[in-house]
Amino acid sequence: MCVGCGPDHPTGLHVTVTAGEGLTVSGSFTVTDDHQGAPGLAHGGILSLAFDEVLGSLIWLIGEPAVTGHLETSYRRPVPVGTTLYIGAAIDRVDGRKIYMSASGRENAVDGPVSVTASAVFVVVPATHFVEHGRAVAPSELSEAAAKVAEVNP
Ligand SMILES: CCCCCCCCCC(=O)SCCNC(=O)CCNC(=O)[C@H](O)C(C)(C)COP(=O)(O)OP(=O)(O)OC[C@H]1O[C@@H](n2cnc3c(N)ncnc32)[C@H](O)[C@@H]1OP(=O)(O)O
Repeated sequence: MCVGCGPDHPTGLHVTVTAGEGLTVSGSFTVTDDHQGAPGLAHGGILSLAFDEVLGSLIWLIGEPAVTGHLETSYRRPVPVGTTLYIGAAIDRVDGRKIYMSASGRENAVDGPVSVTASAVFVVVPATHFVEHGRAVAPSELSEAAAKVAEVNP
């Protein structure tokens, strides 16, 4: 039920992500009427969510839980409803518990015009972070997350 990537979420973004070379991922997200802000255009906060999701996927490559500490988004072109954004993201450097990342989103093709760019700092946390701070979760939710790590790092 993740609002970013959950396939069963009724109005979520349904972001899909694929691991790339080195510490990179590529993702895509199609803007629907559920994601509209101004008439006919994607809501900027929704676009930030898409970037948070794709950037957050980078943590599966290093196998340590981390959460978004800082996320900065630059909106360079309006994104019409119906657009598919192709988002490329990379880990730029790691400094202690801080993971510095960047990403850019292109309109309707991997080499399309750049619509949005983002940079982020994720902070590594202990696995207990989610149990201590979240609502009580079913064991199946945790095992699904663990299975995702195994899928990326078999
Ligand atoms: C099962 C896994 C699933 C993963 C799914 C990913 C989903 C997508 C990503 C998200 O949306 S996560 C949800 C949104 N983010 C949050 O809810 C985070 C809320 N904030 C916190 O929990 C804490 O503030 C945080 C863990 C980020 C930091 O608290 P700590 O007390 O652990 O950090 P500490 O103060 O010890 O600082 C450690 C280092 O991180 C740095 N830091 C802390 N907060 C920061 C921040 N906000 N921005 C940048 N850097 C930060 C801090 O300066 C320091 O750097 P140095 O080591 O160089 O001194």
